[in-house]
Amino acid sequence: MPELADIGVLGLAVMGANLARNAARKGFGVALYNRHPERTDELVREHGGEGRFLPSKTLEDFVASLARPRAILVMVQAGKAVDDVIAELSPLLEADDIVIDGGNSLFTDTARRCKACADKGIRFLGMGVSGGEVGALEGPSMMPGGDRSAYDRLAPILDRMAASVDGTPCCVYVGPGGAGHYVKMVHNGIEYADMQLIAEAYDLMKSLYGLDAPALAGIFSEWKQGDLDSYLIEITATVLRKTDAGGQPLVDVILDEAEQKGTGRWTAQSALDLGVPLTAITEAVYARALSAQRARRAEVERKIGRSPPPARKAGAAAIAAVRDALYASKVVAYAQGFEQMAAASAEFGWDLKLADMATIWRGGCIIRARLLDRIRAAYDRDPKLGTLLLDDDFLSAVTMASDAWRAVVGLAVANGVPAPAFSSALAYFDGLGRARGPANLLQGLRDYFGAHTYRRLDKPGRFHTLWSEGGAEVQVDR
Ligand SMILES: NC(=O)C1=CN([C@@H]2O[C@H](COP(=O)(O)OP(=O)(O)OC[C@H]3O[C@@H](n4cnc5c(N)ncnc54)[C@H](OP(=O)(O)O)[C@@H]3O)[C@@H](O)[C@H]2O)C=CC1
Ligand SMILES: O=C(CO)[C@H](O)[C@H](O)COP(=O)(O)O
Repeated sequence: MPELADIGVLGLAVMGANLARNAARKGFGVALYNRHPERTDELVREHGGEGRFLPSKTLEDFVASLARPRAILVMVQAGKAVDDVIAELSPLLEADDIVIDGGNSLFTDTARRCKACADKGIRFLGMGVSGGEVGALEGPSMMPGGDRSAYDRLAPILDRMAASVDGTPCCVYVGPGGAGHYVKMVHNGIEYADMQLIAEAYDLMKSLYGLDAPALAGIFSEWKQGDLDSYLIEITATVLRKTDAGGQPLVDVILDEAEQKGTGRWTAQSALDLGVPLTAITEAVYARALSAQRARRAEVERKIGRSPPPARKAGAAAIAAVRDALYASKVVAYAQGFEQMAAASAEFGWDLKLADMATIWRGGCIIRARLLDRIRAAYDRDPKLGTLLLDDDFLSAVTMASDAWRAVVGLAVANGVPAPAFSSALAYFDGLGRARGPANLLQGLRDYFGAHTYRRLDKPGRFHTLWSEGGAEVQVDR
């Protein structure tokens, strides 16, 4: 009888197949199962020599090929498929066996599945995995949450599979219930904002300064050498440099409609529920939605007869201003994402360690960036930091960039080049930096039409003005 497998992977599309190969390459025995067996056959045919694979054509054989307590990594489409797979697997499993959902599941689904599995004696982990196709194979960032004992049992395997930076694996236990998938969701939200900001920088330099794709590729490559150093900046340069079979820049012929699978939208929805001002990520979701209205955009452009902005010279100072505006906006996006994780942690009782989240995002994942080292340092200095913008390092970096940021946003507005994420990040920073805003008037209006009451700066308690009954003020609550 062959030696049993250390871990099983169920669902062998892009992510599952590469995670299975990753584990096998690290010396673990990997059981394989896919609903349609062609994917299993293909994996074994093309990569069977990379390690010890135990393929199965039935779920029963798959489960039987695993060492106890069994550990099964489920890599199927988020949503109903995960529930279907758990329902099919459960009767075949025993107490203490472990199911890990490594897809992009909604965190509330994960919390529900965690509990339902625990009721059956099955240990459940909801694990965010980031890194795409290549990361899954070479070492992703992994965000496991749920049953702590299941994590402890699997940590030696997960740590070997994960990317590693300075000898630290990009994998850590995040927290109970749906915490792991929540953190992955916010990771994806930040990914949306980061990409939107990069797209706006590209658009500004293209539309205002007439720079073509090869020139822009050079600029992004240069930015990769500085504070903006990140995977997304690196692949931006690569995408901009790519030409199609006809020799023209590929980016110029890619349809300008952004698609989305839902994690960015969920991040924004959760921020609304928690009352966190998540402007950069939410603008990025809206920008994708607007991009998808291509026919309508074309119709409106025809009607308003939009003319292109006047040609400008792309001087070094102008390009540096876009770079500085991008960096400052990016800091705001990350600050808002981390603030959201802190708010969720407080709301759901997860005790998230924000420095740990920055640590495991430094390698393997799509948003890996030099900035994350600084974020980790900021939360190491003060784990209770209310916002990254209160950290001296970040505040001074953003303040130093603020003149350039304002100039770039001003130029965008004056020339009709939409830069919603740049603009909203700046508006957020300005709002955050004002001890007294205009919500006093808003409170007055609420009291006028709905007797909602207001508080005063000069005395304690709640007050209501009898707006339509003579205008006297009454104290309604001491
Ligand atoms: N692609 C990426 O870059 C990333 C993806 N993710 C997440 O990882 C998960 C897997 O992603 P990916 O590899 O792209 O694959 P897909 O999301 O495209 O899912 C395809 C896989 O799901 C299986 N599947 C679908 N429905 C069922 C079902 N009812 N029962 C059993 N199996 C089913 C398919 O089996 P079959 O072949 O039989 O149809 C196939 O193996 C998703 O949640 C995704 O969001 C996370 C990070 C990055
Ligand atoms: O999780 C991921 C990366 O971290 C996936 O690539 C995800 O599909 C990205 O989201 P979207 O498809 O909505 O852009």
